[in-house]
Amino acid sequence: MTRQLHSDNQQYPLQHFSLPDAHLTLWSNWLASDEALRLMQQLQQQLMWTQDSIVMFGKAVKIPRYQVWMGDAHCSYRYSGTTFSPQAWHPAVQAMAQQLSRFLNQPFNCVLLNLYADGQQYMGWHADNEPELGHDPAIASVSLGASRRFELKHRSAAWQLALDLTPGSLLLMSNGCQQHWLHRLPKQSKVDAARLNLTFRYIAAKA
Ligand SMILES: O=C(O)CCC(=O)C(=O)O
Ligand SMILES: [Fe+2]
Repeated sequence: MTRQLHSDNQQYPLQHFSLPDAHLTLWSNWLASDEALRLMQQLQQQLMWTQDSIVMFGKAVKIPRYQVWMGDAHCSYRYSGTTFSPQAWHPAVQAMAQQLSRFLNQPFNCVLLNLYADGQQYMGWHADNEPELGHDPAIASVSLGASRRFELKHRSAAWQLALDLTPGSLLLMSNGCQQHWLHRLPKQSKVDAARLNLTFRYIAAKA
């Protein structure tokens, strides 16, 4: 189903998925393809990508992708036993955060960037429900590079959904998505090109 929003973003066709206990909205062409390509090359080259380790069963294990955690200075982020301090904003990423805040009419002040070198790299089932993100976070996900499948499944019922995230697309996960659903980026062994994804989030400053 394709609908228009009523704000200043009428030129962007979108798909709205009303799931049980969650909303998903997908703008397949949020960025023009030349802009998506330019950003992909720029960010791949200019950021300090690291293959972090997390602690699993008492052992440090390398995650199957490269990451950068970026945002306002107070936006530390704790997951799987490790606290990540943010890298300073890259100007192009900060500009995208501001553009998204205006477009979606909500604040974003930090972002997790993931770089998947090829289809062997992936992210397992999880929800972005860390306490610092607040009760029902809206997460905005921008994809660049190779198209990859993105899957969601309900935590307690048999509902599942798969989407293709194409370069330049924007996916907004909201209204219960992190509380009631899990998502993942599965391996796709036939994909041999890199994909870069940015998930924009908001962390309130401590009073
Ligand atoms: O790469 C993706 O599309 C998923 C990223 C994700 O789920 C996350 O950063 O929490
Ligand atoms: Fe996620």
